[in-house]
Amino acid sequence: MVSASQYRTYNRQECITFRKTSEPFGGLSNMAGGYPLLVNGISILTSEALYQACRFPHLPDVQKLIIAQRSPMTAKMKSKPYRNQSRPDWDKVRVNIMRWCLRVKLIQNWERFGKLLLSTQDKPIVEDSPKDNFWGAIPNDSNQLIGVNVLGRLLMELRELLKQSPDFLKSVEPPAISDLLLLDKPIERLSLKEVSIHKHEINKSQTQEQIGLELVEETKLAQVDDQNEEQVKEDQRQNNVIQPYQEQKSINFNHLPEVYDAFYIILPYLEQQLHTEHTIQDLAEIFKVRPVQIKDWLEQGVKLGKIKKLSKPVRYISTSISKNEEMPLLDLLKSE
Ligand SMILES: Nc1nc(O)c(N)c(N[C@@H]2O[C@H](COP(=O)(O)O)[C@@H](O)[C@H]2O)n1
Repeated sequence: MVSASQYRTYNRQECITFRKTSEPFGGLSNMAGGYPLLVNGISILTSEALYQACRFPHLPDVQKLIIAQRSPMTAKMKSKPYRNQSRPDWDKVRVNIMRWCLRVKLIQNWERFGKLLLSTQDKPIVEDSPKDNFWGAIPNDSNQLIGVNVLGRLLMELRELLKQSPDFLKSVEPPAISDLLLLDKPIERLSLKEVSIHKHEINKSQTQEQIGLELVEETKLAQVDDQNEEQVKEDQRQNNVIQPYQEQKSINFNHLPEVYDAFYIILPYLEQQLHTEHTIQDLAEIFKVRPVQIKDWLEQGVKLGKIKKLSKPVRYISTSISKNEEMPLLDLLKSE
């Protein structure tokens, strides 16, 4: 249940919005083609398919079915009949899984997705949705959009990390969530270097064959119940062409301001690491930032009572963290 305080009202003219993937910022949508992913050596066409597959770590055949779809909308539709078999903690972990999917999309499409994200400058990003006010926001008659806009907020979070700590994003750990499996195997860490090697070495169709996937026919438009026909056609047009594995060349917030200080974004990751004691040097290596930057963040964490400083030698530990806790995006951002 999302509390009322999590809803935001955005003035359309001040925002970057996207609904159709063909729009200028349509690449921000999980439905956008042209941002292929490779996780555990498995080719996945869109972040939507990856996200939907994560519902079913215990049902590898359903995961196969989802990731075999060329159209992201069809991938989503294929997951629908099995939704009541989603992992039991799905509602608790889905935001964190989406955060991870977006990081995977960025690390594997560094130039193209990174450019698109940065081109949104410091404007609010909002998924304009006809009826989903959790991931997006729904337009009203006053040229506003109202919703929790979790996807937009995760994208803004990612944009701030990209601006302020790009090195941190050059490797992606799987989120600290139990049983995060893809086709029965634990999800692996990704790094920018490995990604570019994979992209040169792996031929998409071979990968699909290796894991026994059949490309399943597109679902008929009539089966698609939650998106308009025009958008589905656009998705299908875009995704009928299998994208090659090459890099494609291709805050002045609204009246309810949000805080996107990199510290608040990093804090949950820091707390997660500080489940066990770490020194500044350890953390600098883990986060791939300078020790002074880590020291600064730790001091802020100590002031907030989130982190405890230990002495002789100096090291730090989180004051409280549950390892499997969902990253508190929604709490973190409610300092307005
Ligand atoms: N293009 C599009 N059409 C819809 O009808 C949608 N609901 C969305 N939202 C995207 O769907 C994903 C969330 O799926 P679940 O409802 O959690 O299964 C997420 O990628 C939203 O951005 N998009």
